[in-house]
Amino acid sequence: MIATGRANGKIILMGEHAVVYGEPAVAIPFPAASIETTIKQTSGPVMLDCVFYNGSLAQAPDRLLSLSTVITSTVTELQQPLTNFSITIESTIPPERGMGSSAAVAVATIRALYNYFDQPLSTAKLLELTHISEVIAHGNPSGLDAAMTSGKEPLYYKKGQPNEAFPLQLNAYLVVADTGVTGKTREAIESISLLRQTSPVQTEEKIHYLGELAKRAKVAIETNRPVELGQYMSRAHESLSFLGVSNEILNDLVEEALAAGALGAKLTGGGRGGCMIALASDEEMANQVAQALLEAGAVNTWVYRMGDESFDD
Ligand SMILES: C[C@@](O)(CCO)CC(=O)[O-]
Repeated sequence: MIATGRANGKIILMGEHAVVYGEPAVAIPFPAASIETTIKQTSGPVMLDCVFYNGSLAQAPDRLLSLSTVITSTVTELQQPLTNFSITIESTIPPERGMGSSAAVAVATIRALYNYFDQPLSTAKLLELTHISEVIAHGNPSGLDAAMTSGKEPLYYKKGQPNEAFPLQLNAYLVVADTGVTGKTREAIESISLLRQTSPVQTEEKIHYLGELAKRAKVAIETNRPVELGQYMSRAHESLSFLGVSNEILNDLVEEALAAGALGAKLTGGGRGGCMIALASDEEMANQVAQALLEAGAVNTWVYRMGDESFDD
């Protein structure tokens, strides 16, 4: 017996971190990068094969705690024995780069387990089980990554509220660049939480401002105003830097993108490494920006026409 489950990556256009505190965020699925989990019938203990580890689930290293916990929780939920199958995870989402790899691995694996045991899986149950893994990975997840990696539509997302899908009616291109440095989402979230205690007024102001920018970004997208969206993105990067979740390489790449003609640029996701994004008015500018980012040290870039179903490598 064999079964599979899939999930895609995600890109946060606006609102990361502020979304944890109830502000809105705008995010899109990232189909160029995805995860597939395969479950096969075997005999004996559950075996796990992924990029970081190949061995028995029981002896998986600490860095895989969120994954191993979600596997045991899902099998418990399904009231099945934790034995006699193997789990293989294949991913094209660069891990720990702000593209939602931790949520995507959980989503793909939960789906695969439900398929393997031939049980229906509701969206609510999928998100509930993914949340268990995200709490271990991030400490205080907003649920945005789980919603994006399990869905196919761009979302205007607010924690605890029904998802609001909206079409990307924007005539522009997005360039995504990987710094090659692993992001530190948990640390970044903890540092904002500390800042809320030490400088509550300024921190709350920035968080609220990031939410305001996300609201304006949604309107700019709906009314096809890429220049405005670019400005909001750059302002969001400044606020995220103020909150301490950027770093030198992200700031350098943002500057390079702007110097190469981008309409705006910012970090995306948890920050302190990972990826940045830049907005370009047309394909030529997008390729120019991508080239400049590679020359400035990005290890990979993707160019995406807003509203397209697929990304080009
Ligand atoms: C930093 C954050 O806003 C996005 C991480 O991809 C955390 C979260 O929303 O759970």
